[in-house]
Amino acid sequence: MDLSSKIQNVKFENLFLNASGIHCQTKEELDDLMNNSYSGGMVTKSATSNHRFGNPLPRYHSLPSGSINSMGLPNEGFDFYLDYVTRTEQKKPIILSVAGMSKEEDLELLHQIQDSDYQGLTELNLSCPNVIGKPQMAYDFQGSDIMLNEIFKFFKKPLGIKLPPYFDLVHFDKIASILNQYPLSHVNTINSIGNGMWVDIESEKVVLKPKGGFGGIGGAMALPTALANVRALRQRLNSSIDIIGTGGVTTGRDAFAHILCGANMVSIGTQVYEEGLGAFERITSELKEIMNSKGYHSLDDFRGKLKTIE
Ligand SMILES: C=Cc1c(C(=O)O)[nH]c(=O)[nH]c1=O
Repeated sequence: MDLSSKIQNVKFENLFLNASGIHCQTKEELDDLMNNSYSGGMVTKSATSNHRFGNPLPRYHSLPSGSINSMGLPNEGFDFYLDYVTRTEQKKPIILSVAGMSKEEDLELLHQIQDSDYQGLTELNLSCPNVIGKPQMAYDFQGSDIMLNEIFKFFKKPLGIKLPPYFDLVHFDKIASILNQYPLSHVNTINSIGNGMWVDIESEKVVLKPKGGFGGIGGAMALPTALANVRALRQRLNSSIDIIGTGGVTTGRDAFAHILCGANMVSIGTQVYEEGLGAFERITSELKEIMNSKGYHSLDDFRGKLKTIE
């Protein structure tokens, strides 16, 4: 049974990654991921230039079938993550995630990566929904196009983009037509579903302190939106652009569905946070069982082969 996959020419022993933000902020967390034998790769917490505490607590809340978060981009600062990805013995590929607080900061961070010794995959997060006053750039189609144009004038290393969910077929068309103009290594879709709300009935109160309780929705309830975004972008993006499917994966069946929709790799967020890194082993064995029962030996046997009803 072969669960290996690739992003461009970077080979992963298996298709699973942590979702950026989950178990990947500190050295201890990153080392845990590096030493976990059931995830094929790992993604760092999105880095800003400087260390950030993030939003006030409570800023994460478990929901009956998912999670809501308004972390506010807490991270150790870019230099820490660049040092980690360039100096740590790489038992598995790492994706360095960056999310500047402004377009200028995004460009500055990418210049630093371009000028560094780092030769791995980079992911620009254009979809953080929780930094107060910072819009999700990927909802600004013209702004994203202008920014990508500026980036690819100087950035020559593999670069992917973390996207928010889109909810309109015309928006899938628009973002894909923009992304297809650039030599992207991959897109990672979806980020959490921005600015959801959860209400505690007993206290008649929201459950998060930041932003009056608005936060990104993840976990099982995000699966239908995640699958739709993977499928729609796979149908529209150049085949040269790989896809990391993120959102709603709690079982091997969910991972199987992401691959059917066209994902090359699958990242897991809420479920890893709630269950621990053991979720990677459980979901891997569940996926193997499904593939075995269907006579599939590799992900290529069924990737992107979702059937429609004729
Ligand atoms: C990078 C910030 C993000 C955060 C955050 O740090 O609040 N939460 C998310 O669900 N997605 C993000 O992209």
